[in-house]
Amino acid sequence: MAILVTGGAGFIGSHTVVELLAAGKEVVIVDNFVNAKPEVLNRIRKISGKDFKFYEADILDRPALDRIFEENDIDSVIHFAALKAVGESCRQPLRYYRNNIAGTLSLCEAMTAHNVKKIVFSSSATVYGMNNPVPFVETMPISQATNPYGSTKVMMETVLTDLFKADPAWSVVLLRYFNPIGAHPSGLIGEDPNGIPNNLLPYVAQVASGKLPYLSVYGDDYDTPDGTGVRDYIHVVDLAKGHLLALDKLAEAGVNIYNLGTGKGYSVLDVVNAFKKASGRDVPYKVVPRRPGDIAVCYADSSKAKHELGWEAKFDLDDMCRDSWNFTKNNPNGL
Ligand SMILES: NC(=O)c1ccc[n+]([C@@H]2O[C@H](COP(=O)([O-])OP(=O)(O)OC[C@H]3O[C@@H](n4cnc5c(N)ncnc54)[C@H](O)[C@@H]3O)[C@@H](O)[C@H]2O)c1
Ligand SMILES: CC(=O)N[C@H]1[C@@H](OP(=O)(O)OP(=O)(O)OC[C@H]2O[C@@H](n3ccc(=O)[nH]c3=O)[C@H](O)[C@@H]2O)O[C@H](CO)[C@@H](O)[C@@H]1O
Repeated sequence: MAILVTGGAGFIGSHTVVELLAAGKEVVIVDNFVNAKPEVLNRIRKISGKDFKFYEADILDRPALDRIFEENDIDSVIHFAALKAVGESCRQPLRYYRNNIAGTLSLCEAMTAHNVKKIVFSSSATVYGMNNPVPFVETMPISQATNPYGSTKVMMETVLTDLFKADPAWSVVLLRYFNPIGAHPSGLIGEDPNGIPNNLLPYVAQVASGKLPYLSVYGDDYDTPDGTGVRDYIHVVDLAKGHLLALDKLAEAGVNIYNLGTGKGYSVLDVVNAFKKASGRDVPYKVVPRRPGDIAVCYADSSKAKHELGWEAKFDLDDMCRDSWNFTKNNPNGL
């Protein structure tokens, strides 16, 4: 029996495929390379010493999905494929709603047609919105997000939950990721954004490597110890391992939601300092006004994942910066 990984060539997907292969699972990847490069597939093979099946296809292409389900004995799906840039989603809302929502509907329809009813879904801490107190707990109300990307996550969680309500044979695990960073310790795969990065870590890495002149710190007047935004950064390998444990949870029908974070918050300046230490490079920065839509503090209560999945993050911020720098150094021009 195989696991279908949508978006398996992406940042989190590629690290998860490495863990799946290491655990002896059979893997089928579908990705259209809208935000990934084909070279990542060679890198996964190199790290794991194992092979997998790959389909270059869009999950909106229903006949292509049908072919994948027909040609493989798929038992469950891990669904990463989505567009994820917040700013871009504000400029191109229709593209985001079509890709993320219609893509998920197309996938779920194909799964239903082929009687595959087990899915692990990539959600985000963004569903907690602006009004819940930290730490975020799975039982908190999810709310209207502040941007179209976030709205697609709220909607996709709703779609999957309604699917179970209508047909209790479905097993759905919603994983709410906090801020995934870092890279595989081999330095062969990591975060490889196109163009100028939006997120903090890849931006800092490009400043340290000299590709970008300085970091803009979005506000130092938040109600936090040093005034800069605080986030729960989590090593992508820890996150990837969470998916393996989530697969076990699919054995029972239902909808289960888990936060995947470390439960610790680090400020932008904490990250800058940790990255300087890891890289031995300077990371010049300038404080600029707050970024619209940002919240002051975001971190997880991950005790549910610990108790029910036996999952806990093992890597700390220094490990994350070390591995992120290792990847950047080894791949100065990306993959
Ligand atoms: N990285 C984060 O900070 C973060 C945080 C919370 C949630 N998530 C979610 O986790 C998932 C994976 O994120 P990531 O950081 O690995 O992003 P990524 O962009 O690196 O990976 C997504 C992959 O999906 C593919 N893809 C997108 N649309 C597709 C489509 N229609 N058909 C086929 N393939 C398609 C892309 O080519 C890419 O390889 C996404 O759903 C994202 O929203 C990410
Ligand atoms: C409002 C917003 O965009 N939220 C998205 C962002 O989270 P989030 O904003 O937490 O993640 P980022 O990496 O973009 O930012 C982390 C922290 O660094 C600061 N920062 C970031 C970049 C920079 O150049 N300078 C700087 O100071 C931010 O203000 C924030 O305090 O990315 C996540 C992962 O893709 C998404 O799930 C979130 O929906």
